[in-house]
Amino acid sequence: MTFFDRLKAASAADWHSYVDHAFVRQMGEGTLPQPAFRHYLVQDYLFLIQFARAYALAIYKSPSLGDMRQALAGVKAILDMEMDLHVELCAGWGLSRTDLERAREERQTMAYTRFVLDAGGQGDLLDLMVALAPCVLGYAEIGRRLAATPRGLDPANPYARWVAEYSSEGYQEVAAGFAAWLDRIAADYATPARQPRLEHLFAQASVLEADFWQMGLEAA
Ligand SMILES: Cc1ncc(C[n+]2csc(CCO)c2C)c(N)n1
Repeated sequence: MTFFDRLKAASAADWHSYVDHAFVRQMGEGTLPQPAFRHYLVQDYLFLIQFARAYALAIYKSPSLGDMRQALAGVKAILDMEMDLHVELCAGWGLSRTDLERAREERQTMAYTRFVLDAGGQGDLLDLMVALAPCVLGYAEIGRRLAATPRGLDPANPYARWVAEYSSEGYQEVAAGFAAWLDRIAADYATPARQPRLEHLFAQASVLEADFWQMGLEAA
């Protein structure tokens, strides 16, 4: 069992409400109302800016040069790949860079990103990685699952591009790399005394992910 599997098992209900949220299911079926997705996309762009800062904190918190390089690769993946996808998707949905830059952060966006930054600020690399894990690994799980549904990758599904991105080999490899890195850090730093706090961080981040989807749904 990987450390990630252990965290998921400990917060099964919260994890499920995140990865199997109605927003996710409706993306897979292609029935998600467009305003919900547009609202999500704009907020997710703002989310990624703060999330990149949180990931950058992992460089600072790294105990070794190898960890620093791993964290740096994650920061680059967000700034150079993930954010480009957003600008491309936004353009496809009629949202310009100006629309993105003018948007105000919603409370859910603030809550989630500041939570991760604070978990990392207070704790060590393991605390930070556990708070980042639902984001990095949850989207890989969602992408894989939606890609296996009948309409997930159907060109007629308006959200197929999103599903394709997170189910892609490239992204699945990024996620597997993160899970393996988390395993190594946990092997060195996780102790039975720390486990409840780590499980709590993971569960909270999963709840904040579910709230993020809900914010999108409520905008429609
Ligand atoms: C709310 C929210 N949660 C997770 C992701 C996914 N995500 C964020 S950064 C990143 C790259 C990590 O290497 C990935 C996959 C998102 N976009 N928005």
